[in-house]
Amino acid sequence: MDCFNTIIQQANTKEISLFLDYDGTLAPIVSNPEAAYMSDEVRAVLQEVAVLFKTSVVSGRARGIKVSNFVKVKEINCAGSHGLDIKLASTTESASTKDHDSYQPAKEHLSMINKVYSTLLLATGDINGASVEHNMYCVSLHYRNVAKEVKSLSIYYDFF
Ligand SMILES: O=P(O)(O)OC[C@H]1O[C@H](O[C@H]2O[C@H](CO)[C@@H](O)[C@H](O)[C@H]2O)[C@H](O)[C@@H](O)[C@@H]1O
Repeated sequence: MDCFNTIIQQANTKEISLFLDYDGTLAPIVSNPEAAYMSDEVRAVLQEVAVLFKTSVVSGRARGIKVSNFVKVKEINCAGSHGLDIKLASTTESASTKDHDSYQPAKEHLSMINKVYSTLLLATGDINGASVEHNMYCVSLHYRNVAKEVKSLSIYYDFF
């Protein structure tokens, strides 16, 4: 905040766009990824901000089922799968999708991504606390809840 005035001066004649991360930024980090909810207070601020600036949430999560559902602010652009699945606010919740408002460059690799997901599920199935999250165009392997002693075992070293 020390630089706030400088930022305002510099931004005065420019169009400002905001790009926000979800986990650990708009929602707190929690041990269960399915329960990383954004508070109503943050949602209210986002709604105000979205009126003033073009605002986007960029997340590693799947866009439709996770990012949009967790954020629930229709004026906001959502990018899921670390940017591999983008929909602009006007079409985020609309059934009619215009080509230029939507960007899914990894669509052709879906079967490979599904294979990575099943392989990781199989390979980590017996590791207590490990979980695999399918994020549509990418996959997350979660190890936050795996015991320290297990994480450091050499057979799992490449995973964690
Ligand atoms: O780009 P982000 O929106 O920050 O997404 C990055 C990853 O976030 C989620 O995992 C992280 O947050 C979880 C909930 O707090 C936490 O349990 C996990 O340990 C963190 O890594 C999300 O589940 C991942 O799919 C995203 O890649």
